[in-house]
Amino acid sequence: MSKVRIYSLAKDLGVDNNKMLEILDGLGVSYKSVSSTIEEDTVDLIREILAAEAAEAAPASAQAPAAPMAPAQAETQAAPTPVSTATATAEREPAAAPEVPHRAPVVTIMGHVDHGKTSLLDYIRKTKVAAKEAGGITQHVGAFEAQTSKGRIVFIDTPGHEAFTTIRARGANVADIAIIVIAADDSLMPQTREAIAHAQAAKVPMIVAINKVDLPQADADRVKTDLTQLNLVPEEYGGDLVVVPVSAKTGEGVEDLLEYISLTAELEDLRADPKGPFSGVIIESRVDRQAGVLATVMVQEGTLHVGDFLVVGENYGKIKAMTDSGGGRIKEAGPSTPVQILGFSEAPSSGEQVASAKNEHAAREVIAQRASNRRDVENARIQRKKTLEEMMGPLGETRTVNLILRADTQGSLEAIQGILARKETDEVKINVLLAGIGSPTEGDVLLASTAEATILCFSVTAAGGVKKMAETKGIDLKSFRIIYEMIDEVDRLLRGTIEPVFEERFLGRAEVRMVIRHPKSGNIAGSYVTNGMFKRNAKAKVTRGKEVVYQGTIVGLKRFKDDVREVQTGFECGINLDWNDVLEGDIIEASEMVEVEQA
Ligand SMILES: Nc1nc2c(ncn2[C@@H]2O[C@H](COP(=O)(O)OP(=O)(O)OP(=O)(O)O)[C@@H](O)[C@H]2O)c(=O)[nH]1
Repeated sequence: MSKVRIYSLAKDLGVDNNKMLEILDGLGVSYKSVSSTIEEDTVDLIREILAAEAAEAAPASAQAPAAPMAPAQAETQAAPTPVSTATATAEREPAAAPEVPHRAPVVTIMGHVDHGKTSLLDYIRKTKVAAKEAGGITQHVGAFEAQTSKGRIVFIDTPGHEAFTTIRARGANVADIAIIVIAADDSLMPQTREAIAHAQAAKVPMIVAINKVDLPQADADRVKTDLTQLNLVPEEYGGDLVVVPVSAKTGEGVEDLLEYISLTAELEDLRADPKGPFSGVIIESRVDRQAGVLATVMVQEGTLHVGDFLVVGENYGKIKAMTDSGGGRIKEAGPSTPVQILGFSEAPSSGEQVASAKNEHAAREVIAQRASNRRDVENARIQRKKTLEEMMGPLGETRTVNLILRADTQGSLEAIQGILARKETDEVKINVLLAGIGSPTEGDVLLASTAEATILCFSVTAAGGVKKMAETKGIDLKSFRIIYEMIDEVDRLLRGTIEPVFEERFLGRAEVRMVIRHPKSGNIAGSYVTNGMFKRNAKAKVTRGKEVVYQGTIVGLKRFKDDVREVQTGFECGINLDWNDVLEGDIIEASEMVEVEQA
């Protein structure tokens, strides 16, 4: 019995992938992604379901007043007669609300040195980029647009994870999909692991391209097996990692790779509004002796026009000219378009955010404000400690301690990871972003800063420059000579992230003696504190007889006309509960939540 891939079936039946997954969910069929395969009898069932839906939809549309047709039915109305995806999309679009349109995916290529990143980009550029118009000079702009049978795909053409992470370190995420290139004759190498760690930290979907499959010594199976050791399980082994064998030399598999990129993009549902406010990111910039500053901007939202004013950091510029990645002059550029801009007076840095301003005056105002904010921060030099919640995410969720491990040998790395694995609990997980042999690198520090990780080194130390960079970025980088001292440090990190336990502590009790009507605050409980004390912002519980009639917060406390923080036993006060139904004779009890020290 033959198996069928979900996306091929969707294409054959003229429905979109999400619809297909919906049906599979309904049938209780498990799958990893749209490229998972399904059994033939499931295919038959799907055909029947679609046919039934189409049959139901047909009379409904004939007698329109009887029942308005649901969009899902409308979508599948044409099924099961095979129609091309393009037709199906064209038919569906008018039905959709005026929603934000799709945009092309932006892809980055990462991997170990010499595994073929540049060759792969070159092959795609050569075969997929339309010939230049006369006079257009192809030059390196940091990104290019490829036209494929599945639509436009934008490639960042500075391969390597340093570029990717430098951009991310500035808070920008340009890439939607990461291609990890692994040479079939070499398999996983240190930079492959790093590239994977960077993509995982950015939460960007990954596709593995096993390159150089044309070589006689190519061993794609070994690469797949090695990947499983990183908990990355290829689809054909039952996991959800898309792995595509390619050759940048012969072009074998490159079409498949492009198809997988489009499929992943479709599932990511990438959208951007060309009519919305503009925002973009600097990909790279350089100073040309004749032209001046040339900056490549990736348009993320909105549309850029020649003549627009742009603000980057504390600089601004007016777009004098704009060229697309093929070197052609253009007047405007929408989302997911890389454009080279002439008009800045200083070269902006990769990863800087770009915004537009209405006119020169507005641009100057924005940068004046930014300069003043920066000075304030510099003057204050406030090293505010982050709250536990800011560091670890909302309370009540499992906490994760992110680590980057560096050690002298593979053996010690494995020993450390073995011990760490046993330290995880339901409350705290340990996430080793990268476990590498040798001294920590600047790339590790960048990764740690974007992923809020701690770098722990065993029997290796960081070079001066790396230490300094860690210091300026506020990254904890520690070296140990004894494994158990390192484990103690991990214990400290784990303890620091165990969720605090709070208990409610009784504060005081008061009787409501009169209700005071306040024009702004509503009804205030004129009360007498009979025991304990009352605090502003404490929790309040109101009882009437035996019944609890209200629970909330003390939003205000007054003594005569003055706002006060606390009122002690034996004093009268006005208690504002932000609740209007308080009555004379009610009893108010105040309490607060206090953190309990844990052993
Ligand atoms: N046989 C074969 N050789 C390839 C293939 N792809 C790349 N190469 C060769 O492998 C070598 C390295 O390729 P590059 O594209 O420079 O690799 P890279 O990953 O960009 O390397 P760096 O930029 O140094 O990190 C070159 O000699 C390429 O010609 C392939 O698919 N098949």
